[in-house]
Amino acid sequence: MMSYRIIDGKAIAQQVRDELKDEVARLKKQGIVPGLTVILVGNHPASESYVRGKMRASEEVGIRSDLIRMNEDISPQELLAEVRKLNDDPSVHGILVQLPLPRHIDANQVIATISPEKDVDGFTPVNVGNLVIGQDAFYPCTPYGIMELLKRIGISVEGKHAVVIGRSNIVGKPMSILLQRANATVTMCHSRTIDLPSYTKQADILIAAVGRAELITSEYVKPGAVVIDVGINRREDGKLVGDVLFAEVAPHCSAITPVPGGVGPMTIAMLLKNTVKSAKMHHRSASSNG
Ligand SMILES: NC(=O)C1=CN([C@@H]2O[C@H](COP(=O)(O)OP(=O)(O)OC[C@H]3O[C@@H](n4cnc5c(N)ncnc54)[C@H](OP(=O)(O)O)[C@@H]3O)[C@@H](O)[C@H]2O)C=CC1
Ligand SMILES: Nc1nc(=O)c2c([nH]1)NC[C@@H]1CN(c3ccc(C(=O)N[C@@H](CCC(=O)O)C(=O)O)cc3)C=[N+]21
Ligand SMILES: [Mg+2]
Repeated sequence: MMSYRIIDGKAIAQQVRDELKDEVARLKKQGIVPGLTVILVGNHPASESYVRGKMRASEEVGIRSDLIRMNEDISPQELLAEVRKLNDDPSVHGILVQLPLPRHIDANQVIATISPEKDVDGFTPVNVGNLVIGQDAFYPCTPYGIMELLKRIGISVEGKHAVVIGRSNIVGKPMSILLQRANATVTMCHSRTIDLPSYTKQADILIAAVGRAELITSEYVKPGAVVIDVGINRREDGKLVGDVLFAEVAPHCSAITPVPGGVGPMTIAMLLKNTVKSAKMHHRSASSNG
């Protein structure tokens, strides 16, 4: 038992949004209105709720946001045509296709069709490649938000052992790359890892991006570790919980993110940051091209 800090992602995301609000106001004086378009296929309740959160946050900072709804049974060709149309629309700086997509649509093909310059999720092959080789890119919002959280509360990852559980393209994999770029020593764990706690117990910084409610108990955590809980799970009793059994684990940590109010709000804040960055880049290239 030690004293621990609950990392207030909600408050830090608000800080980021306040900064963006000022920046957007300055851009508007130059005639630039950042624009984000979200494509939502179908009407899965969780996706509906995330998309609402993104639109609300955009409006708050002054980003114009549009939602394109498409039917669950739309053809891949129709969706690709919509993406291409947005690629060609100069008033659109960010394109986000909400995942998951229906099974009959190849998500990788859709993502690869998004112009890398408008890929504010950081999911296209060009942005993933630039992330890996250490170039500037749009970084995936969840890992980017986690790095920003750590930075803003003064936790350095340099030289530390970071253990990431989960290797998805949207969270675990890019998380491991950003941590390496910040000079952490990184271990990746996943569903085939034999004896998961033997690895996680060695983590100075533990990132759980699994999608299993309260999997991580105190036996998985080294005393004094920093624990970042990415998971968003609906428990059987209807409660929203993370991948970490918070009440048990928190007293063993030096710092821990709660669910809700931890990583989730930062994900959205970084989406807005990427959209503003895109608007600035488009403006610059538009003016330099005459
Ligand atoms: N807060 C936020 O902003 C966000 C939250 N999320 C949430 O984060 C969680 C993860 O999301 P996402 O990465 O998309 O999920 P995926 O389902 O795509 O990936 C889950 C990963 O966890 C691994 N895994 C599954 N079970 C175990 C286990 N028992 N032990 C160890 N590893 C395991 C899988 O391994 P394998 O590769 O072998 O299958 C996989 O790599 C979800 O709860 C999601 O809702 C997601 C995005 C943003
Ligand atoms: N193209 C694409 N980009 C994404 O970034 C993307 C996606 N698809 N599909 C789904 C996942 C999930 N995701 C979340 C974002 C915010 C919260 C969030 O704000 N959560 C709140 C609580 C939300 C609630 O109460 O349900 C919190 O943790 O405090 C959660 C999850 C983005 N994703
Ligand atoms: Mg997935």
